[in-house]
Amino acid sequence: MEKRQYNIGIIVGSLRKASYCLKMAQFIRQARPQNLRYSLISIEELPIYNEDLETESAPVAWLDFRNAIRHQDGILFITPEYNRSVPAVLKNAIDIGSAPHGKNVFESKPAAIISLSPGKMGAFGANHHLRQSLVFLNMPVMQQPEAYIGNSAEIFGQGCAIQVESIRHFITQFLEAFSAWVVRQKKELN
Ligand SMILES: Cc1cc2nc3c(=O)[nH]c(=O)nc-3n(C[C@H](O)[C@H](O)[C@H](O)COP(=O)(O)O)c2cc1C
Repeated sequence: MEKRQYNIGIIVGSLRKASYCLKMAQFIRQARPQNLRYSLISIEELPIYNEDLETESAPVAWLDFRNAIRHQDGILFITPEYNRSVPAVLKNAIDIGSAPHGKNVFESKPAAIISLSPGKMGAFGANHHLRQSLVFLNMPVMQQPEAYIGNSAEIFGQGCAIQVESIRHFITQFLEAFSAWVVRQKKELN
């Protein structure tokens, strides 16, 4: 039985108050296995990335975000799809964390992706465009199981409870696989 606890930052690719991705993040925060401690990392206040601002007085929100990522053992991305790709707010957060050159705070952190859509395709396009960026960030991303959650408007009941049993079961299995993935990656790094 793995005793060590790992800190996992959740980055949600939506700023909407009633976001289904945010509901999924809230569900996961209270889920098992408990060897992963999940916390939400806000991307709401991040000014749009501009290399000209990459000076000693870079925006405080960028520095805070980079620090928050540095303190995580792994990252769970939960994202919707905008025009078959990654929402701009999420791409902006990735760009900020990856810069300046040589100081990528995402480097080597184990990651996983859950994508959600009210449509049937489960934001497959966003999920895979995000994977493309994570290759460049050198993040080991869990490959299986893949999580493309469709019909997101119908799966949540009160608050963040997942009322569809098959999805609740799937997410539980996904989180167990992610826990094993994080433990394995951290052992390889040490
Ligand atoms: C600009 C824009 C583009 C969108 N493009 C897509 C899309 O390509 N595929 C899709 O499944 N849903 C698309 N949607 C619908 C979103 O998936 C839907 O609004 C979703 O609920 C947003 O995620 P959230 O609930 O976490 O905020 C789009 C929505 C917006 C506002």
